[in-house]
Amino acid sequence: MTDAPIAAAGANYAPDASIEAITDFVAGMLAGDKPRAVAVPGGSTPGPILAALAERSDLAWADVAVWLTDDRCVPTDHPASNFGLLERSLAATGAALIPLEQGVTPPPFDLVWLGMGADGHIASLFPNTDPHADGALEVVRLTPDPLPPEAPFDRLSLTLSALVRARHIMLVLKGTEKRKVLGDALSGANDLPIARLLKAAHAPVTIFWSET
Ligand SMILES: O=C(O)[C@H](O)[C@@H](O)[C@H](O)[C@H](O)COP(=O)(O)O
Repeated sequence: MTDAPIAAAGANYAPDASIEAITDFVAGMLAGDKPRAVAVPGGSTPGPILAALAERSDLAWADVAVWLTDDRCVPTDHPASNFGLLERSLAATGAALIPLEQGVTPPPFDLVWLGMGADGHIASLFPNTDPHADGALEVVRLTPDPLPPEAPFDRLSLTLSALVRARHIMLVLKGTEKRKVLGDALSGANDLPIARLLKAAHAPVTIFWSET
């Protein structure tokens, strides 16, 4: 089911947004015998999903490179570090965990997994950063304004151009407020970063939304 047609190859709400369903979806995207690359977000949502993924012994983790969609500019042992979360969650799998650095060129991802803020930000592309999909850079350093109270730090973020090359995009978000922001982006009623991503993406978009 979609709220409205978008430029992307189509956005669909998954019928089941449970941790198990999301984990199965990601595992399906990473299955196969050739190297895979996935970009995962920070925030409060990924933890349980990453923990469930780490239990998937059926995944050829040695062939998987796990990148971050964004990180906070803090030491990796800082509680707000997304790379620190990644290490704690997936280090034992043997996957290649890639810290985000300016100047690197990310691969075309098999899957980009994004959360979304109530302000329509994705990765660390906050509305004040005015993201565009035609930029040459792949990783940028940004200062969100206003600084999010839960993580008041400068950020490193994949740019829209780096995100939209993905073979598939997955959005995981909760709550009716975010559903409304996403619905407006899908129907063209806002021009927030999420809307710009959806307009520029050519990949299918799978949305896992839950009330809580
Ligand atoms: O580093 C970050 O904070 C994330 O990459 C950010 O973009 C996050 O995905 C959204 O803010 C949603 O966060 P929740 O998962 O907490 O809703």
